[in-house]
Amino acid sequence: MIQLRSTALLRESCLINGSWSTASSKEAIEVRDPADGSIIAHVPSLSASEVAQAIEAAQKAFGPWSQLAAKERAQILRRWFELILANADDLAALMTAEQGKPLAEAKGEIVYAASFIEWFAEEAKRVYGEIIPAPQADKRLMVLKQPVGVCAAITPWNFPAAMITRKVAPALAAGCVIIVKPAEQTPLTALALGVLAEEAGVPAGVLQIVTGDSREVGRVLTGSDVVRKLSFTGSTEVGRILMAQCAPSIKRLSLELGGNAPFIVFDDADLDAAVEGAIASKYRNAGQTCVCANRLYVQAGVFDAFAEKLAAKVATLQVGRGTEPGVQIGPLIDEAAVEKVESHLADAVSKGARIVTGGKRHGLGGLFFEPTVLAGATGAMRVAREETFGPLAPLFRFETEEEVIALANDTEFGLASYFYTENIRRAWRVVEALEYGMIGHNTGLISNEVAPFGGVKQSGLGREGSHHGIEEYLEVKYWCSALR
Ligand SMILES: NC(=O)c1ccc[n+]([C@@H]2O[C@H](COP(=O)([O-])OP(=O)(O)OC[C@H]3O[C@@H](n4cnc5c(N)ncnc54)[C@H](O)[C@@H]3O)[C@@H](O)[C@H]2O)c1
Ligand SMILES: O=C[C@H](O)CS(=O)(=O)O
Repeated sequence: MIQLRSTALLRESCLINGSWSTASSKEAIEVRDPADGSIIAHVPSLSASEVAQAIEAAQKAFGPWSQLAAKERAQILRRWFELILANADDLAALMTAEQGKPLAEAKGEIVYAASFIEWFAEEAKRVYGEIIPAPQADKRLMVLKQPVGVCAAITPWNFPAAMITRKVAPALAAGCVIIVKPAEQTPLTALALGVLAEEAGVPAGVLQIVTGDSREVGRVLTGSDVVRKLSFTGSTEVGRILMAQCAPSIKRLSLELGGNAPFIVFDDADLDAAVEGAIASKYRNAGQTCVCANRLYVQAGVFDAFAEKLAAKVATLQVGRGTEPGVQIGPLIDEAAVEKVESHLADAVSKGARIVTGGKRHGLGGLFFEPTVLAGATGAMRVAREETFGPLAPLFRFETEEEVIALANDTEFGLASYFYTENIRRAWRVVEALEYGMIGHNTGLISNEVAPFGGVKQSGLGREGSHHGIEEYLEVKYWCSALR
């Protein structure tokens, strides 16, 4: 049983047009606790026609919402921000129950998720247009920014709150309305955010949350001409599918996709800082983040010292249920996730890698896996080419700066990357050479609401957060007026 102060936050129904609805078919999806596989809730499996009703409601709600003064939208968003913080303990409890992350991490995510709403409540009041000096004396040229309209968001299970507010906040701030389809594994956090949005004064139809078969819901949202934009966070594989489904209606697209982050430690790095950064980046959310270090490249001169320091720290990480005090590594999300880590591990060892610490399912059983460090990794291994999405840190040895830049860029992904050096000239060379949307220099934690989050190559399109994030939900309109 999830311990909540406000039981109203545990919703087993969808938010459609201001009402909390179940599926007319009564079909439902089980929500399970990854720590022990127990069923903690059921949410509706909506039909295509029920999702279509949400689109109709969104279309009706768009006019009045977009015509509100920006300051009024900002005030409603601000109230939502304040309500989320006031209910952070309950929201974290729901998140840990359905996603498994340690309570401290869940609480941290709630604060992070709320920061996007706080940020875009302010950005709402700064959507400026332009007046352009005309090339002809009798013309006046103006540029307006207007909301895109009805939007859809499809979000992943690994950050059940932040991946939603990072879309909903700029959408509502810009004057758009949005339908959210959370991951089937983690709908409870999304639905609880919907409860608080209603309490904050978000009108019916402005924010709707639907659950159901992902393919069926996705087909309705991507196939509708009324939906003018899709914002998707998830795997590159699904991103390709959704991009193709949006093509016939030429929707605006924001795609936050997969990663394969290099983490580079040069000879002139502060080794203790690099070890701290590697642990923060690699083992956060049990390695289930899109910006986790996926390949750790360590220069030959410090390889042994770094490997020894890292393994010693990793071996002390506490594995267990997220509700237990002191736990740092919770369960993975499902059996497939554990099997992927095991397959990457087996592949690497079969090709010559050596287990320095960890290397197998944890003694707790179920979906718990030992935080692991591998040495002797090479580019021939799956860990070099695929996103592991688990607590497995493969160490690759390199000799020169030129060599490691080429290795780091040798991937179709381009989301996050990290490097440690105390040499500022080397820092400028590395930052300019890495083909990634985001770079951490002497830090393993780079995400916040004020900086542009996003990738290049097959890690996505567009940016979330920062002043860039609201542009994703705005259209540019040019007005040319001839003075007679
Ligand atoms: N770039 C980022 O900001 C970011 C953030 C978090 C996660 N991710 C990526 O997401 C992946 C892990 O998350 P995941 O397992 O939930 O990803 P996923 O792509 O399997 O699922 C993401 C969402 O898409 C839905 N979905 C899946 N197939 C669909 C289909 N055919 N049609 C419509 N919807 C569909 C799922 O129900 C879920 O809501 C990793 O690759 C990770 O790197 C990226
Ligand atoms: O998994 C992807 C998230 O965007 C991670 S972060 O918390 O935003 O860095």
